Amino acid sequence: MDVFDRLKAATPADWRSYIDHDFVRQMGAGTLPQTAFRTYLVQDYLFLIQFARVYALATYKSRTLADMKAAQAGLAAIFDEMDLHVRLCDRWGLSPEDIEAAPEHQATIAYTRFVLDCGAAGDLLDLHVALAPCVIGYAEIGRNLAPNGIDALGDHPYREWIAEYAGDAYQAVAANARHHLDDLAARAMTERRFDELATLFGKASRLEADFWQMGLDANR
Ligand SMILES: Cc1ncc(CO)c(N)n1
Repeated sequence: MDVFDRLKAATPADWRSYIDHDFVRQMGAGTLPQTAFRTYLVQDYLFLIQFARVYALATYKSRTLADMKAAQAGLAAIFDEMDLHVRLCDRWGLSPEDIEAAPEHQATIAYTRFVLDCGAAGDLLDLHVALAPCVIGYAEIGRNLAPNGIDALGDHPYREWIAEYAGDAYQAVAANARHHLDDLAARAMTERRFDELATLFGKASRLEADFWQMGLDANR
């Protein structure tokens, strides 16, 4: 079991609340209302802006060049991911400036500032554990929503979103993040510290679930 699997195994209810959230199920079934998806996607863009700051903080908290390079790869992946948001929002007549001007929802503030605080108050391992549900979790969700591969999605209404996270490029980013987390834990984690890290991981997973819920609530 790698560290990521251990963290999931330590917080099964939190993890399920995120990975199997109704938003995810409805997206997979293609029944998710557009309003919910749009609200989510605009907030996710704001989320990613804050996550770019998280990776800058990860660079600052790095003691080795290898850790800095991992942070740089995370930042580059965020910018790639934002191209998806820009493309989809453009079809709805929303420019990046429009999205940036949108007010941040409480769920967005709660999650992003939580992760930033984990990094500010803690060390690089705390920061990467708080990031793990995000970067590695979306790869798992993408795979779950495309069980027979991207081509089998046909004209699925959320094909582009699913293809982004199920695609080779994102899967590789997540696999690298997972290896890096293992490597960091081998250097910085004591067994005594594991429970504390699992608590962080569980909280971050719950905040991810709240983020999906924010999208669903917009449709009520
Ligand atoms: C809320 C959220 N979590 C994780 C990711 C993956 O980067 C994302 N784009 N948004």
